[in-house]
Amino acid sequence: MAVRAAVAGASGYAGGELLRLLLAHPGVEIGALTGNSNAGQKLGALQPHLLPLAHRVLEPTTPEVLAGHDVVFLALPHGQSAAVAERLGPDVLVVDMGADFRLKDAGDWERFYGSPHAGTWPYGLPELPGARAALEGSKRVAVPGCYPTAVSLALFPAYAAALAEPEAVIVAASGTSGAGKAAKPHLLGSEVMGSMSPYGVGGLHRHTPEMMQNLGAVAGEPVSVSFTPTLAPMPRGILATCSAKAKPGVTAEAVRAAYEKAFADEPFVHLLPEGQWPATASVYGSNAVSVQVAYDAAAGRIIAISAIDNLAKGTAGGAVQSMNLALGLDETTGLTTIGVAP
Ligand SMILES: NC(=O)C1=CN([C@@H]2O[C@H](COP(=O)(O)OP(=O)(O)OC[C@H]3O[C@@H](n4cnc5c(N)ncnc54)[C@H](OP(=O)(O)O)[C@@H]3O)[C@@H](O)[C@H]2O)C=CC1
Ligand SMILES: CC(=O)N[C@@H](CCC(=O)OP(=O)(O)O)C(=O)O
Repeated sequence: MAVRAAVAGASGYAGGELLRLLLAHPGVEIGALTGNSNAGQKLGALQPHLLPLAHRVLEPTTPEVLAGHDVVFLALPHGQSAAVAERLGPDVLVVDMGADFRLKDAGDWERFYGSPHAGTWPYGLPELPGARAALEGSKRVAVPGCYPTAVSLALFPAYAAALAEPEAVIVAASGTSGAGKAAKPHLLGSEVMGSMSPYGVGGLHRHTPEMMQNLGAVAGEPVSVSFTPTLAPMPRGILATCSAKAKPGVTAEAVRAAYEKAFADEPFVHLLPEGQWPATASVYGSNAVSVQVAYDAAAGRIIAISAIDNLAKGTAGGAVQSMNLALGLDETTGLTTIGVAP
């Protein structure tokens, strides 16, 4: 029997991508759809690509509207999820696509998000060591940030195999949908088209503590992260270029073997053949993660590169993958590794 799922934030980018995936999911029936400023509008006016749902009217995001569902997805701005979640019963599976429940350390949360910490839920990146066990049967899931998804998957095998020193340097490019639908003056078409630019430089980006949390847990010691995000003139995609100093005695063969081992049984993470490099175009619209790794012997550094679709594996696809695990379904149900080209 299908589970009934409500989507809060259905007018946004993350909510829209989630609905695209849920429409193709054989185990899900779509229930209430909610918005905020767009409540009362037809979804067809806001998400014209979701034709089967065009006639549906957005309701306000209230616990009453979201009640009576088996699963509730929250695709709301940071800080909005906790108040809604606490009014949903403990038997409802709540999947938060925002940041509210990702961080374990309350001090980190307060420093980067500037509000009281709501708590910590099982972390929806199944590929990380130990993560699947925490997600199976859980009634609460914190979907990771898009950059931490790309970065953690690129680097964790190096830490799991104790090949890398506990300091990582990351430069990642994101498509503009990562910033959400709400208009931002520095993100208008004329500012973004034909240009790339950094932002959040110098340890300021709120995804930095999330990356440190993930890599530190795998390494078994604190890992410092220098993270520089950049904005790229494309609607979707993240390309994360990550490097860490190699431990003494590391070889290219050992690095390759660690990555082959880490991803051998992963349905969505694809370690590319040697010599091929990840590209955002090849994961567009799919839940796939392309990874490649190299050992730069002259610099003594491990270089790991990953590409994801920020809205798919980076948000909505990751949410569906974790929902499947929480409900006891096959993890890949309703998800594809097949992209769109050209
Ligand atoms: N975009 C991405 O790549 C990723 C997004 N996420 C997370 O997903 C969440 C949604 O992001 P995204 O879809 O990009 O953002 P959007 O700005 O595109 O959408 C935001 C959604 O939240 C609703 N909303 C806005 N304010 C409130 C409020 N005060 N109370 C209730 N609902 C509100 C909006 O409704 P309305 O339009 O009707 O006002 C809209 O449906 C965020 O937490 C984001 O961090 C996570 C990973 C990646
Ligand atoms: C390009 C861009 O602006 N990307 C967003 C991150 C994507 C995202 O939404 O992540 P959260 O779920 O943590 O908010 C940013 O850098 O703030």
